[in-house]
Amino acid sequence: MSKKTRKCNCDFAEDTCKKEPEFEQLRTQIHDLQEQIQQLTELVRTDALTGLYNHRYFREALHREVERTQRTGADCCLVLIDLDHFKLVNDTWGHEVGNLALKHAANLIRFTIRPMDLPCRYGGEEFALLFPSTPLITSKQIAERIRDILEKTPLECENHSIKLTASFGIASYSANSLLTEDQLIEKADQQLYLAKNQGRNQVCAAISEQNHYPQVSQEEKDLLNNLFDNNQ
Ligand SMILES: Nc1nc2c(ncn2[C@@H]2O[C@H](COP(=O)(O)OP(=O)(O)OP(=O)(O)O)[C@@H](O)[C@H]2O)c(=O)[nH]1
Repeated sequence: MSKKTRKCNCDFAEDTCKKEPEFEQLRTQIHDLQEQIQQLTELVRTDALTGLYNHRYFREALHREVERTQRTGADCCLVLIDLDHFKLVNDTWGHEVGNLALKHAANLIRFTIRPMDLPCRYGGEEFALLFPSTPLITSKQIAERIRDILEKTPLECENHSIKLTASFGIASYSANSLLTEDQLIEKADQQLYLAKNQGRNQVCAAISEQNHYPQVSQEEKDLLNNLFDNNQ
């Protein structure tokens, strides 16, 4: 190895350099630490039961997607999913089977969406999906596909077929939206509530605000939001 590319600056060849074993050990330690950091990062953002992103990561990802929409102008969508009558599954089959049902639903969701989408466990028997750069109409189609697959793919457990359905609420966010992140969640939640009230096992979506407001700057939005808060 030439002096230019060798790892140690001493005058010995690499095979006779006394420091080389120390460097090798250090390199191994650094590699192990990098792997541990990677594993911990995965653990911190993952829901232990379902393997989906957890609620904490969902909030981070939502913030990122809202900022990306502001920057690129491409709409993103938030889908909230709540399994129907899930208490009945727990009460009938027990909590462990309830957990299997949650994993089953999470897997079906994960394998139905696109790699760019972000599937999260929002909490309990509720999931949140973030669809980056996706208009409302496409989000509705994907949600409808998940709803259909869930309904048609019961959990096979202990010689029983346990049918699962879910209700969906969707809200879209566009660059000229006045919504805060919390208001976007609330909007999707209202649609979810509507889907439950209308009989469950269905997808409801909020009409996009896109054409309801003129283009406004971030400062104008903050001002309007402050005025709105002060008038509450
Ligand atoms: N097995 C299991 N059950 C959970 C978990 N988290 C929440 N649940 C259960 O999910 C059920 C939610 O029940 P409810 O909020 O009454 O709603 P629901 O029965 O799904 O009815 P609707 O949402 O109105 O269709 C409760 O029985 C919770 O105990 C979990 O991690 N594992």
